[in-house]
Amino acid sequence: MTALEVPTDPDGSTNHPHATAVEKAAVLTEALPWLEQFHGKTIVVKYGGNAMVDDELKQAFASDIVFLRHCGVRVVVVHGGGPQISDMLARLGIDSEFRGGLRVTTPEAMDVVGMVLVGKVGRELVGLLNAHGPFAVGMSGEDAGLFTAERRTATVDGESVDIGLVGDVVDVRPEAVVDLIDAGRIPVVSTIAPDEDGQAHNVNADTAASALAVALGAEKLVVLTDVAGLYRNWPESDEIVTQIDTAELAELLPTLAAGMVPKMEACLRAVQSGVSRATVIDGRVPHSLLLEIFTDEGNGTQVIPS
Ligand SMILES: Nc1ncnc2c1ncn2[C@@H]1O[C@H](COP(=O)(O)OP(=O)(O)O)[C@@H](O)[C@H]1O
Ligand SMILES: CC(=O)N[C@@H](CCC(=O)OP(=O)(O)O)C(=O)O
Repeated sequence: MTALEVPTDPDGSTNHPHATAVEKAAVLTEALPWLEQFHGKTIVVKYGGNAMVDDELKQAFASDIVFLRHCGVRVVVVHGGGPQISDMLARLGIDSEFRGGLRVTTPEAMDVVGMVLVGKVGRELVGLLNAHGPFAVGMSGEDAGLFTAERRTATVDGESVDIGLVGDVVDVRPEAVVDLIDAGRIPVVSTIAPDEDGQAHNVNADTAASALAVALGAEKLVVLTDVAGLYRNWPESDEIVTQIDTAELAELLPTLAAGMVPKMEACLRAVQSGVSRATVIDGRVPHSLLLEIFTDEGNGTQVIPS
């Protein structure tokens, strides 16, 4: 018997008193190569608004992030909040629609986007993380010149359409994020970004997480969402694409339905720009982040270089 084989009784049953302990030890030792791989490396985790389902799940997410930090991973959180913004806009009686997976953002809606992302969702995450110790510091793309945005359009049926104050990240100054990580903190980034003239823009959180991962030279981008990964023929089939390279993904991208477009585009851009892996995982599964980083089992959809 090797050290980590589960001992059995002579009748073959696994009721041996050491069986549970050995199983637990096997889980811990399985993490060792991953700890070795990610210690001292940067991982950007994008936490989607759709994965912030309930308090228990949010607390599990926060404890996973703190766990990573204690394992010596340089972890950065970029959060979304699409459903939370939609709720607040509805409460205020402000119309909102998505085109090509991006929110049409009027100046009036932009105020609400800023309030909800920076003032509500970001604050809540900082609070959940800091229940474990004084780690998290919230910031937005407006802080210390983190992001500069340029107004962008959406692509709908091959046509470019105006969607208001929506930006793409054209410049990243990651120094403040690096300073925070160096000081042992966990930056929590809300994705509002000013353009050259200081006008705030609404940036899709997947897009911003990707740009930040590239600027930080991150080892990995992990995107938590509300599906098990990228479905091959969504919504007809529930077959998950477990691994896809950048060439295949670039071909698939124009065929994808709106919700997944910014997400897969973000993964594609990250891996094309030097991030080793980008993974979309199911944020509704408690501790899916820890399982993704520290176990041998693949989880969700992994984008790799071609
Ligand atoms: N091919 C696909 N595979 C998986 N989900 C898809 C696909 N196409 C569209 N979707 C939709 O995209 C949604 C995820 O995107 P989004 O709602 O923006 O999530 P998040 O808030 O995590 O950023 C899924 O819930 C699903 O409805
Ligand atoms: C331009 C655009 O669409 N911005 C998003 C920003 C929030 C976001 O991306 O949140 P999720 O990750 O939860 O979808 C929005 O207004 O909903």
